[in-house]
Amino acid sequence: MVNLNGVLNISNLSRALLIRILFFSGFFTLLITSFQLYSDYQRGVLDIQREAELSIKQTEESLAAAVFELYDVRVESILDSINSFNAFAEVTLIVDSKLPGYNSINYVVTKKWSEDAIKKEYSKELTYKALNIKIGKINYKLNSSPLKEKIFSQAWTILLSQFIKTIFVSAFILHIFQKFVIKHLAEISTWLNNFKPDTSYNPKNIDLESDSSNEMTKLKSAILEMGQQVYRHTIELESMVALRTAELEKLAYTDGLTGIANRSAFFSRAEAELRKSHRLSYDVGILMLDLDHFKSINDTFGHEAGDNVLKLVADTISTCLREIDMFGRVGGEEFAILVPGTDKFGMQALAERLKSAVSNTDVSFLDAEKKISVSIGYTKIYPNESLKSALKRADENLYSAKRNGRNCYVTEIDFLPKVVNQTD
Ligand SMILES: Nc1nc2c(ncn2[C@@H]2O[C@H](COP(=O)(O)OP(=O)(O)OP(=O)(O)O)[C@@H](O)[C@H]2O)c(=O)[nH]1
Repeated sequence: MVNLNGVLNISNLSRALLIRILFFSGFFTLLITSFQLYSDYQRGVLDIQREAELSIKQTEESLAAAVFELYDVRVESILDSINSFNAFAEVTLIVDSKLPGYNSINYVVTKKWSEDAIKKEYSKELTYKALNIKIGKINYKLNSSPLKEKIFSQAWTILLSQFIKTIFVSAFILHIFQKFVIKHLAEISTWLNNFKPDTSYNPKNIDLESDSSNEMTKLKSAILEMGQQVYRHTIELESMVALRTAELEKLAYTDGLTGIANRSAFFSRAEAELRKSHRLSYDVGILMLDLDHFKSINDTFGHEAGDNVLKLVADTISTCLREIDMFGRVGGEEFAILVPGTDKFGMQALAERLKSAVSNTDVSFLDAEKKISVSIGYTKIYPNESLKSALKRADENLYSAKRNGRNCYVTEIDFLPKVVNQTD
């Protein structure tokens, strides 16, 4: 059955199809109807002509006799009787001028009965057969009005029936098109619109009919397969990008030699921690460490040995720290530690722990007798103080420690005594 709802509520594609069907159907209907009506018209003209010839044949002898006998009233009456035959629009009788009694002048009688005449003029010789005398000729035009009426009513019938047929055929084609094409295209379009290659791939939202030889089912399967591949590749790509990003981030933020945070990573993390400490009002200390006489290690044992010492020291320091402490290599043989949630006692204890841990580090791979040490400068970061300003103070303390003979730690007098320990 034709689904009228579907036909009336049509998609753009269906509308385009409908317009084309109506246009082509209308065009060909008009063309075929015109041919048909033209040939019917030609046949109709022949029929009228035959009827006219027959009518003339029936009256020919009596008309010839009336003309020959100069019986004008009878001539007129016979010509009028010809009017009873529908075929004629106009009849003209032309009597031969040589006929006795007509005095070398053509005697012409024209009878006009209808305006609707076929343009062509027909002619018929008039002979008085009883005496075998040529009387003249009858010229006549055929009456087209009955034929026109017939052709017009025929045209209306054909056009109306073709129009109704076109409407039903179009509705039926649209219904089929809607059911077998549009419905599936709409489904595919909705599915593709909802398809997010990185988050959702839902094959159940596409209805795969059992007939797998159907082109639409094949198209849907191909789209689902393509969607699955795109989804899989997107997920793979995203996890690969995440992995690479993590690796790159690690490379960007990690010191290649020691594996701890590099200078920029240390400063950005320390700044963030400092903002947090200002907001939540907890104490933070900062500590700077510098290896003592490191140049001599490089010079004596080589750069590679120096690298190993740096790695060893970084590992040693890491073992002395809490998870929340931030440790970074901020220069060649210089390290910094941001210590959240601490006080002057905690800082001093940490400095002491670091100093002794480094000096107890086994560097026998350099020389059995060789010992290493660090100088430490530390300070408290005051509320709303910048990292730069606190670092400057810690650095000054570090250089004080260097000046004080190294292998020691220094902080300000009001945080602790200027020089709190010195082993040399
Ligand atoms: N092996 C190695 N050496 C480095 C690295 N970065 C810096 N250095 C060296 O560390 C040395 C630092 O020397 P100085 O600044 O004179 O300091 P120092 O010899 O430790 O003397 P003080 O700090 O005064 O005790 C230089 O020789 C640098 O070449 C590194 O990544 N690897």
